[in-house]
Amino acid sequence: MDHFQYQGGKLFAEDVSVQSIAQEHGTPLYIYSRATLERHWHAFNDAVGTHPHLICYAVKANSNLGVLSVLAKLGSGFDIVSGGELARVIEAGGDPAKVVFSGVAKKPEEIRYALEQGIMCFNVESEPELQRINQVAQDMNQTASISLRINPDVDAGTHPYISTGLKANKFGIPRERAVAAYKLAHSLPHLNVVGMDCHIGSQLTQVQPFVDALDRLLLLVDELAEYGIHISHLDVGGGLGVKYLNERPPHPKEYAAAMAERMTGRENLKLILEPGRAIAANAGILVTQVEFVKEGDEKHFAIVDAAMNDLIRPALYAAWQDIIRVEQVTSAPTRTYDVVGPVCETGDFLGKDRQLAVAEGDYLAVRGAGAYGFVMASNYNSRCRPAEIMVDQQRVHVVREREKQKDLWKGEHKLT
Ligand SMILES: Cc1ncc(COP(=O)(O)O)c(C=O)c1O
Ligand SMILES: N[C@@H](CCCC[NH3+])C(=O)O
Repeated sequence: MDHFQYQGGKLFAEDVSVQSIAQEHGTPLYIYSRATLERHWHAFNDAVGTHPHLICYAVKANSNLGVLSVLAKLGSGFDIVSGGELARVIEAGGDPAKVVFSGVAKKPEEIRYALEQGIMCFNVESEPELQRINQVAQDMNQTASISLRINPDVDAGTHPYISTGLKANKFGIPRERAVAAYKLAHSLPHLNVVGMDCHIGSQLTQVQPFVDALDRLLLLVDELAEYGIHISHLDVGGGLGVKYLNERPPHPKEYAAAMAERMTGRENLKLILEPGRAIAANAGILVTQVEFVKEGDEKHFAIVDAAMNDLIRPALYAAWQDIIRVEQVTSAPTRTYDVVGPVCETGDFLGKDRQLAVAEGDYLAVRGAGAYGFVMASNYNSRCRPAEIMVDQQRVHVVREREKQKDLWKGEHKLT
């Protein structure tokens, strides 16, 4: 069930009218639904069934403390890519022992911090990184648990900027070097080899590339066993897509069940999934208000108060996200609009060629904005970043206050 639905012609977030939230908290404004986040997380967790597993939500998709705390309460694990994300997980009440640390360039101080906090595992992306983690662990008189990110060289069939599992991508260790890298890891005295991972890309709309990647990893797991290297978990990364327009991604249940099925008979191999977008994207909207309706010779523009600095996906990937009216009924005529923001860039748009009926002052909502929305926001044009709200049934929580102008130069110094 969708928790952003019209009731009596008004868009609701769970049990609260979106317009009432916008009027109270101003726009642009991100609104998330707790029930949706929970439903999506359970869809993954339940579908894996009885096979030993852990859902490690990819924090980068939406790292707001409100979001992380909701998932932490469900017992979620977390996939992080920086010391900052680990600090957020801990602050939100997440368990460091359920954290996997991904990313191609972890700094020594980040490795140290993660070891101090007792994370579950480092997802290592290169041989030099193995040496670095071994060195930090040695300095701390500890052992670090590691997994190697293997690049399975499968085509995820997604946008080139977010495809990560091809040889040409910077991520992971090529399959041909995998055995040697595992042998190296095994020989380093301050490393404990526990896992294998991959992540082939984001916004995938088919199960098959995931299955292919998993099969390739399983072959490698068996090969390693012949060398006496035994892996206790397999982490297949994230990447399951969502419906923005007419994509038909598999349901998380179908995806997770397919993964679990391939693991049949391997009960000693824990399955880890790192979904980000599939949990957060459709749990959030970005609400914006129409400032002006501008009639051009060739185009009509709906100029709104949200911009590329608030939601960069349309500008960066030409991503399409649905834009809908918050109040369905209007006397304004329906026209084809480019929905654009106030930033001084031609690329500053939220949507192009949209059939909309809009008038000054109307509220619009951009759907699918819960993932890679606020987290990618910037202060470009010295715009304050939006507030974030979490709706929980009829309760409205401000999970991040709107930035104030004085926040804009926090940490800056003028010369006298
Ligand atoms: C290692 C890793 N895990 C998980 C994710 C989450 O991906 P998604 O939001 O597509 O599920 C990403 C981002 O693509 C990633 O790089
Ligand atoms: N930020 C991207 C996805 C990148 C995934 C991160 N590894 C998006 O908005 O679609």
